Amino acid sequence: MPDEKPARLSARNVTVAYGGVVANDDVSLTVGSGEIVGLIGPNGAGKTTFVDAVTGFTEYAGEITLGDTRLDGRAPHLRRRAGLSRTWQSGELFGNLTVAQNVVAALRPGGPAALWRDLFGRRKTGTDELVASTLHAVGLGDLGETTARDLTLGQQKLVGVARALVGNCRLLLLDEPAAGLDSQESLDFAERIRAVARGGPGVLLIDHDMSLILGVCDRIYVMEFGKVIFSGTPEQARKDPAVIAAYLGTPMETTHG
Ligand SMILES: Nc1ncnc2c1ncn2[C@@H]1O[C@H](COP(=O)(O)OP(=O)(O)OP(=O)(O)O)[C@@H](O)[C@H]1O
Repeated sequence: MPDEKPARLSARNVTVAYGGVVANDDVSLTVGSGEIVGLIGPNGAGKTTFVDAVTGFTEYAGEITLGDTRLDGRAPHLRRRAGLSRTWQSGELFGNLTVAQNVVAALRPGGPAALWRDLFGRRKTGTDELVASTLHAVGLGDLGETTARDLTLGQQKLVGVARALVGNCRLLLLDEPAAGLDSQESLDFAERIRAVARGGPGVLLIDHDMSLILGVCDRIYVMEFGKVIFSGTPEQARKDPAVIAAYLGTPMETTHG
């Protein structure tokens, strides 16, 4: 793991337009090192568009920095190299490979030959240790040799987090990571995310599961129609009339997204 101080994400005045639709309208948001920040809002509010802008998958106006590194104009793989990692809603594990091999595959985007060398070659130069420490960080330290398809859904999601974390991760973007989990699995997942954040990287968490968001996040942002309509602590959000009206229509404590 890198020993430099993990970076802070800063997005300033991010605007994304798809034809006539302004999907992000002057969005500003920060995530500090070791902080878990939630991003919530109704369907179509612009959350995924924001993640796409941050990770370089869509064009935008505005300014995005990771620590001191300006990311604007950089391709997605260069942002990944700078320390920005995301998980995907679809999960995308290799079911036939072991948990450890799935993590190695994320570490080496050098094509099948590089992956083959890492999996079966003699010179693994630190890869085993890196993978083991990453799996330990997400609580899967004992499951490295388990075949991915034999895992529970919650464990598979944690492998997805390990794949995003391995190597140089300074900011972790989790896009609906708890989708499909039951409430106990969601609580376990939240515990792991807390432990991961304590290790240094900032976390931006998008989810519709309000118990997860309100329970695990240090701060949250609420979006509606492409704009940020609230930022503050979960406690403040619970009481904010605009948030309640725009996002839920009912008090937050009793509602799941
Ligand atoms: N590639 C695209 N082309 C045109 N319009 C798009 C595109 N992607 C998103 N949009 C539009 O931008 C707006 C924001 O969509 P986005 O997917 O970012 O919202 P979201 O908050 O992530 O929603 P959900 O919670 O359903 O995932 C919506 O009006 C959507 O229809």
